[in-house]
Amino acid sequence: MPQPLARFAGPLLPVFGTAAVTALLWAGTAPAALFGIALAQWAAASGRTKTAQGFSALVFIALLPGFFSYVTPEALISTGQWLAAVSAVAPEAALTQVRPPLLATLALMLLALIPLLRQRARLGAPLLLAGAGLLVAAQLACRLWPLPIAPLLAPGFGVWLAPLAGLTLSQLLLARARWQGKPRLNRALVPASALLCAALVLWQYQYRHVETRLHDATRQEGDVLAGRLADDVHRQLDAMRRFAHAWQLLHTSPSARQWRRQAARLYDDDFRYLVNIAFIHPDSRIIHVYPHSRLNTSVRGQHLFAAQPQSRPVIEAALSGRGQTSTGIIELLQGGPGIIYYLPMRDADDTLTGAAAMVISLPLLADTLFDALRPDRALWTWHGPRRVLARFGSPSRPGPWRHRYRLDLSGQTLEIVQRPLRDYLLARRSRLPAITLTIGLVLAYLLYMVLYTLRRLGEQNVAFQRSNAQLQEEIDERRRLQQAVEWLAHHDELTGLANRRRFLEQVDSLRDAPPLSLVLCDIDHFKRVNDQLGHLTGDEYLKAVAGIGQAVMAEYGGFFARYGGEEFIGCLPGAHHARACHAADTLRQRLFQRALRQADGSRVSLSAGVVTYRGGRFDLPHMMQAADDALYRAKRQGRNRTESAAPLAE
Ligand SMILES: Nc1nc2c(ncn2[C@@H]2O[C@H](COP(=O)(O)OP(=O)(O)OP(=O)(O)O)[C@@H](O)[C@H]2O)c(=O)[nH]1
Repeated sequence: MPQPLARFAGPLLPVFGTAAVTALLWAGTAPAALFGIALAQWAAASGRTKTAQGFSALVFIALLPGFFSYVTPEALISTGQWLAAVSAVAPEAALTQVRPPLLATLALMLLALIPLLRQRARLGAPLLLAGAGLLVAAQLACRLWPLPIAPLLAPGFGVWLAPLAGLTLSQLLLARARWQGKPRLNRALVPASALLCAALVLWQYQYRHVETRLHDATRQEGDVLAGRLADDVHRQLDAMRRFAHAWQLLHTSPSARQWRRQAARLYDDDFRYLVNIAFIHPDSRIIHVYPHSRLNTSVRGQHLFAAQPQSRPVIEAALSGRGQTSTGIIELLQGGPGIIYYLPMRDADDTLTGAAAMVISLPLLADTLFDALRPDRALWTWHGPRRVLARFGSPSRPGPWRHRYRLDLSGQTLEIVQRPLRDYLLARRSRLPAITLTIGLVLAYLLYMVLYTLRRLGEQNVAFQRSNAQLQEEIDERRRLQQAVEWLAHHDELTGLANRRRFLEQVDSLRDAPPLSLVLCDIDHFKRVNDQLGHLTGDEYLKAVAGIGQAVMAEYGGFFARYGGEEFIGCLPGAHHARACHAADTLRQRLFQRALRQADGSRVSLSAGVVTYRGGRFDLPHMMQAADDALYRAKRQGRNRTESAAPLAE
């Protein structure tokens, strides 16, 4: 965030915070959550991590109950309990009003988690953002390809989808810089997002299936009910036809007693929604009525032509023997809407004796219909041609579906409308899609974490191995240097021979094994070589002498060292004096034979002093002094010769 903007962010945060709470109280969870996330992003962008986490936590916690109401099994917490909890908090609100749709809830929760995790890739923040993006896309897809029926639970936001998409995008812009240049991120993100896509596809399939199946199931319930009722009425009419026909056995019109006895059988057994069964005289007078209720008795003797002039044609048709007729929906003499069926009656001589009237009360028929129903499941309305005949069920919180059924009552068609109640539908609705999607999200997150962590561990391992190898190289180099230093401490760099210190240590270690002879050598006039032929030649001559000396001493079972400058010394363990002198002479001769030249062409030679320790007290400085004296004598006596030291006391 640019600095000036960040300066303003701080003072404005409390203002926005208050606005968010107001939005929650006024407009509901969804806008408040959007607002809270916007604040969290703002705070995160201006470096106020704690504030961002605070807002995110609030949003997340506010969304949790709604989320749980989608996924908690009905057996654990029923929708009824959720509804009761909602009405306790907000009496006027329905569950669907206080929780955002499932896809929106999940997207909001993922967005809220990102600032909580401080946008860290290793904690899965990129996957959460990818998830939010996919959920936004899924909501868009649901809008583009809606269900063929009105959904019970809308899958996503309506108008709030645009701000949700905006917040997802702004989160991407905020965190992009942090996540760029991490190849391991993509390797974890791509497979995890693919898994999430698969979960969304599966959710979509289940969601459609659950909605349409529930819709069809409620429709089927109504179908069964309407069908059963129509069958029932037809059965009643058939029974009535048989009833009317039965009078043909008599030669006279039915007496009041006969009518009561026969009608009672029908009425008491089946005719739950019949107002009465009446015998109508050919002149339209009501002769007999069963049952003998006060209302029924009051209509006896009335002329139907006069009492129900609008029905006269159908009454006349029946009374003239033209067959079964019905009135349509009329106001009954006993009060209330109803339908009257008229069936012609004949005696044994086939003479028309009148008509049987079957008076169906629609409110009673509705009661029969609604008897089998529960009022908390659907709102039922029964429509006549121009009016509502009956209602049943709670009118509050109707669901989105309206099922219409046509009820054919032998020529009279009535319409029944069933409106399943939202709460009942919610209680019946399977939670499998929500659970599937949640599990998919969790699995995708876990997959991301596993892949990312494996990759990170792999990279760390490689880096670790690399630094290990570097360390090993450094150790080797130090060891080499140390060895070189140690070697230099005991050897002469130019000739590679042991130096004076090493030589004296070696000799000292042999003190207990006399005899032991030392041969001290010095190149004759070596200064001239340096002065006249140069130091490089001098060095070459020194190396040549070292090589010859080493070979000769080895031949005699001894070792050779550079004593300093152009002086060399050999040690011959176990060699008596004569052998040592012989060895010294061999060395001297070999050098002479090598024919290294001085500048004047003369051969380079050496002088040697030999001393032998035969036993007794071992005094190395004394031995060295004796050898040096002998060498000095050799120099004085003309060089290129070997001189022996006086025998050392035994
Ligand atoms: N090129 C070379 N010269 C060295 C080295 N160490 C000592 N010298 C030389 O050896 C020479 C020794 O000379 P002196 O001690 O005067 O003896 P000299 O010339 O050999 O004469 P005498 O011993 O009396 O025969 C000196 O010139 C030193 O500089 C070395 O490592 N390389």
